[in-house]
Amino acid sequence: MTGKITAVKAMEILDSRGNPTVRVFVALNDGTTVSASVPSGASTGENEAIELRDGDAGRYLGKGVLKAVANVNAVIAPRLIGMAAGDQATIDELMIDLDGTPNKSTLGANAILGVSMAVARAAATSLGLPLYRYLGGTACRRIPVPAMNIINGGAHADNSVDIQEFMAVPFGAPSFGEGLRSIAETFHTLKKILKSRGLATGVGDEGGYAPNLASNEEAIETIIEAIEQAGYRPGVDIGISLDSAASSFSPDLGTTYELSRSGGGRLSSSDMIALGERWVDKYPILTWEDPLAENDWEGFRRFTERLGHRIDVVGDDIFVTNTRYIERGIQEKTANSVLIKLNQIGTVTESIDAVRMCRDAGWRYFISHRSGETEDTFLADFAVAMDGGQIKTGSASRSERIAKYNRLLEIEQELGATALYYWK
Ligand SMILES: O=C(O)[C@@H](CO)OP(=O)(O)O
Ligand SMILES: [Mg+2]
Repeated sequence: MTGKITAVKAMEILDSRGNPTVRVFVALNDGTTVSASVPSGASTGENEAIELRDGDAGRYLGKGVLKAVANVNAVIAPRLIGMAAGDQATIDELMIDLDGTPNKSTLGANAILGVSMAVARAAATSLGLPLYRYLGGTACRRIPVPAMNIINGGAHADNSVDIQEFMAVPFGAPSFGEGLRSIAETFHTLKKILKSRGLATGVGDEGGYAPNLASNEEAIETIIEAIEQAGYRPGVDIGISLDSAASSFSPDLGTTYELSRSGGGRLSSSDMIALGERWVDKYPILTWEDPLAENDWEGFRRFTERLGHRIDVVGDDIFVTNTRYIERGIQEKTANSVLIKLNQIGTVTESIDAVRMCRDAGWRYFISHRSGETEDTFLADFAVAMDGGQIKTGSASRSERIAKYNRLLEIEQELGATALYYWK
């Protein structure tokens, strides 16, 4: 049995973009004290759970989270005292009921998730287990393949690239550690290439470079060059994943797509699908997230029909880690994979429910960070516990991202020869 909750307390901290976010401390009657911190997105889906912000209160330009902090301290905390930290699902359901809305807009998903994560970590500590083992059990010993975001565009950078994320994925490596090394080397090689062309090597929100390139294609081609120059084989050792985050360049979230940053013009849903086919033919693309906008369910379905047998088509903004939308997607064959973000739905239990639904349907799922992160490494343990085989958590240039990679290295070492590394 785990210890019982004696205190729950929240405070306001800063995330990696310098915006306020919520940290929650949980104490148990066996002496356990832990904390957890909540991430925050920039390219958010319309149907995501609500992140409660203070608005015009003036502090932090209206982005403060003191209301969410107060909701933890005054509304949630008194209800949890005396409960066993191991009763995760009961605690999460109680918070969902206390909130009373489908999108957690009363208490805030940032308040609720902070408590949910801290309760999970407290239970693990109380039992003397690593978080991944507590959440996943002995069965979970696979370290996910990392998708390292090495060129940033879209809402995560102020450059000429429309596609939000270009990721290097070391799927052919023999282990997580070797794979991580190969993409870190690719990242450094990419810097040299950009520099030699007089391009900027400053980084975007997720730590990838954010150069002004002539086209989106040039971003992929430069990454391929970097993979080769670093001594690896594109499509054999390292593949490419994309996150178009297409909602961010579709003003109506569905029928037109404006590639205005790169000067690529205005495209229809069918044009986007044709572009997808050209790129998958030409480049070693493994996964493609949000190739179409969140209300373009039909476009998404056609994209998957054309390319779903060749690559993983991942829904992020369209599914928002919510079983209601994932279920529709499974019925309509909208995609074949789901991006899992804890703060899109707001509790650990509901995130696990989303993963379960994917597994039952034979869909893949990818555990993901947010563009605004903290030093909390919860995500790394969560990814191992969910046994999904792939994680995206940014580049090798920002500590809030590296913290997750380093935690995965630790887990790999802890598992020793029993660690598995593969996906597909
Ligand atoms: O779109 C995404 O997948 C995420 C994370 O990379 O970005 P954000 O957190 O800004 O929504
Ligand atoms: Mg995305």
